[in-house]
Amino acid sequence: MTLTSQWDVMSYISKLMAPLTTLRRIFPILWASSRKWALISAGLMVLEIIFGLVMLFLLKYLVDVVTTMLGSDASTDDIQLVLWAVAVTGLCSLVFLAARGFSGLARETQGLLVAERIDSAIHDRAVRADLAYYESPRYFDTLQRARQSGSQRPVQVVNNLMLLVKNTLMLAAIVAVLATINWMLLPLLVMAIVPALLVRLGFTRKLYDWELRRTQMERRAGYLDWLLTSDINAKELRLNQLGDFLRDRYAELKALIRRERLAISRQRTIVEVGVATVATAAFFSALGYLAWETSVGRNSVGDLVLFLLVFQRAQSMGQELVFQLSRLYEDHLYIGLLFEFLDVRPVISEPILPKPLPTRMNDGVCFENVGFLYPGTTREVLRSIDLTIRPGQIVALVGANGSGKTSLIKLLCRLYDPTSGRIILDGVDVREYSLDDYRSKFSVIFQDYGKYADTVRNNIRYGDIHQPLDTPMVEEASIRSGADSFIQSLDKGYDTPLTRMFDEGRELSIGQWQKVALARAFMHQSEILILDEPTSALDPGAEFDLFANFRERIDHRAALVISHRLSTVRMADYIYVLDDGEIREAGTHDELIHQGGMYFALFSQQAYYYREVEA
Ligand SMILES: Nc1ncnc2c1ncn2[C@@H]1O[C@H](COP(=O)(O)OP(=O)(O)OP(=O)(O)O)[C@@H](O)[C@H]1O
Repeated sequence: MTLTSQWDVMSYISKLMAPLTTLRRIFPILWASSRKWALISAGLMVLEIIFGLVMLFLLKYLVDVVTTMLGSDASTDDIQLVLWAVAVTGLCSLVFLAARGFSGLARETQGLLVAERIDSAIHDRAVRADLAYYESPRYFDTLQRARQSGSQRPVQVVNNLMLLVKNTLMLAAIVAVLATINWMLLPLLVMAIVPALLVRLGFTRKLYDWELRRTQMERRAGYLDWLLTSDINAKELRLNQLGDFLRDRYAELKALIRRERLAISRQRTIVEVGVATVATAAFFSALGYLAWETSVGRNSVGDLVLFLLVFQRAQSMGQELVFQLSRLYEDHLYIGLLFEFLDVRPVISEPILPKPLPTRMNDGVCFENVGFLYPGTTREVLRSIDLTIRPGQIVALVGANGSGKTSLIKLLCRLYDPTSGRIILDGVDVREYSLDDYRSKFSVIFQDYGKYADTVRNNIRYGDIHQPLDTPMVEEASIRSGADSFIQSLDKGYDTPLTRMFDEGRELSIGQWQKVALARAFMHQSEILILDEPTSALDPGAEFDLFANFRERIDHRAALVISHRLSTVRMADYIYVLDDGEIREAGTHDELIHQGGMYFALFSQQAYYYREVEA
């Protein structure tokens, strides 16, 4: 054997064994989900197998007894024996049916429990995945495939495996019965089963490969469907008359997916009809052969009756076997996708031996020559950043769109790690602290803050979910953010459900949502508040109120504020001006104005219109 052919054989064997690897990972999940139901399910399946086999042999026994009685005068004992055999077969059939019924119920129960466990594992992975993962199309592809693979699959695999064992045993018994009639029938049985198996396996793989390729197409169609039906873009859709355009794009995509899928199904149907023709030819050849053998006296009429009883049963059992094997193969392929998702490990990881985080920071957080580029990109969005936030200090970050302000915040909260340089807290690289502990030092309001379909109270309490539902901190935080007055005016006050997603939900104005989000940030007693454009939707009065006594509002904690409104920024203790990923200027408001650089130019631009009014 040449080296290549040896390699081919090895890779073929490893492909055949691959479903076993899947099984090795599935059993612990089943066991952990519900031991009781796993055992009940297996027990009932064993009963089903035993009684199925017993029934088959009783059937053969009956035919044998009746055949020997043919032509001879049957005694009362003989008739009693037949009646007993019929009664016992009937009883076995009852037990078999009961076992099959209850085993279906057990499988359903087990299936639901396992599905819950798998869903929980998917959610766990999704929550722990790096932000970088969410920001790439690969994440959505893998997630979609994991979902597509379905949480029911693991149970399905085990059920299929059990059915496979059951049907193999039954088929073996039938083959034994057929062999006793005439061994020449066996090759015909193989002809009726094996081609169907090969065709099924081939098309399962083909469909799977196609489904992988069309994941993004399906996601794009899903996205268009969401655009057409969600409330988020309903206004623009109507005013820009985008509805028909998007609907046509959706229909085109779906038609393309349909055409591709049907092309495979057409191919499969044609081949399967061919295979079924072979199987039917095999059956009738066997029947013809046995009829001939019976007519010349080499087989009995009883043999012919038994053949008619069991050959078609063997054929349908063989078909089931083919179906189960192909399902097992398909499950193995799709479960691979589920495991691909579950195996995603975050890059932002916990240190093995985390350093204790100081309860109160002394020196503050410090960026030291930090550089950063997003994974999968080639352009550094932050370069040589040196920046410090001391305890109790209010720091402002100013810069044009796309200069890197939000990216800097993501690094500060360890949603990403720097690609060069380091961030330290009280002299220790932040990668050495426990991730959750470190992140609990911050409370953040991002530009795209969350709007939860829950009560106002919970929308605020989500800032510190460890607090009890009736904590007075919710009201305190809303007073600080300026949200309290409008919340009090709502019909159900803090218990008003928000968003129109569910019954009785109320929608808020954008500015009101922003006040709620601010309250959420204030809720958490963290040491550093990070506010990314916190007042972009607030009216001037509300903005003025917020910043008039900002230090008291934030309880003398440190804050990093990003704002394009320099009237807001001037209250900061220290200001950094970011330009194209680099810090160009840093200092107090007065120092920067005095310098007459970028900050001065920006400030003068904004002040121009006010001065005009004053003049
Ligand atoms: N997830 C991402 N993957 C790749 N590049 C990104 C990602 N997010 C932002 N960028 C790029 O990083 C650069 C800085 O973006 P960033 O959001 O930090 O700017 P910003 O200063 O906060 O802007 P704005 O004032 O508009 O909010 C931009 O060029 C942007 O295209």
